[in-house]
Amino acid sequence: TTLTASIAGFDFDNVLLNAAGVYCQTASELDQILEASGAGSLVTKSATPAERDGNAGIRFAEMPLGSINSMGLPNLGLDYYLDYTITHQDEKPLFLSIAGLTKADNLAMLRDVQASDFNGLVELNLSCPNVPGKPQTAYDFDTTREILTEVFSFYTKPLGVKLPPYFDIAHFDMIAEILNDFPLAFVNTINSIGNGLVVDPETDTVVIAPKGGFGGLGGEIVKPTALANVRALRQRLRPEIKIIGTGGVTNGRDVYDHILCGADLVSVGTSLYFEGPAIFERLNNELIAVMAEKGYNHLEEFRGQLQTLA
Ligand SMILES: CC(C)(C)CCc1c(C(=O)O)[nH]c(=O)[nH]c1=O
Repeated sequence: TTLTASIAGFDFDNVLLNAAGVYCQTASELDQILEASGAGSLVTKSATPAERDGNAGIRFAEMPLGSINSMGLPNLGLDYYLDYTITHQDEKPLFLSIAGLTKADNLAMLRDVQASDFNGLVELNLSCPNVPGKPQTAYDFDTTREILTEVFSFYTKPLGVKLPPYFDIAHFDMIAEILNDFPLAFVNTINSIGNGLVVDPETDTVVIAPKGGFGGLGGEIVKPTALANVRALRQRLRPEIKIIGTGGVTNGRDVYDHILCGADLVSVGTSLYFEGPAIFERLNNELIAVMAEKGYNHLEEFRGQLQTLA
């Protein structure tokens, strides 16, 4: 059984990696993913130009069927993650995530990466906020087109975007129409489901401190939304634009489902947070077991082959 995939000429000997933000803040965490059996790659915590502490107080919580977070982009700064990925990029193809809080920050960071010795893949996090009072960038279609136009006016290395979930068929059409106009290597869908709210039954309070308790949802609870976004974008995007499926992966069947919906790679967030890097070997073994049940030896035999009902 082979579990290979390729994006922008990079060959992955495994389809699994961490989701940006999880287990990827420090070199120590990143090393654990790099060395984990069953992980084909890694992505760094979304970087800003300078180091950030992120939000104060409890900013991550477990809940039934998943997690809620409002971290606030804590990270060690772009140079830290550039240094790490340049040092290790000959061992596996690596993803460097960036999330500027302004368009200017995103463009400045991409100019730095363009000029650097990093030759891996960049994941531009479009869930980053835009102008306060306006929706996040990826929910502002004109702004999304504008930033990608400026990015591709100078950036020539492999680049993809991390997208929040969409919930309206017209929005799938609109974002795909924009993305198809750019030489993207991939899209990673989904980011957490934004602005959920969880109540602690003991205290009748929210469970995280920032933003009055509003935060991004991850884990089992987001799987149907994640699969819908993978499927919808696979059906709409040019085949050259590959898909990283993220959201709701807890077992090998979930990995299989993301691939069945069209994913080339599959990333794991909430479950990795709770189980640690050993999860990758478990997920791969379970994926192989599901494939064996179905008589598949290669991912190409079923990738994107979800059938509809008559
Ligand atoms: C939500 C932002 C802070 C704008 C970006 C970073 C981010 C965070 C975060 O750092 O709070 N959490 C997520 O679940 N997804 C993200 O993309």
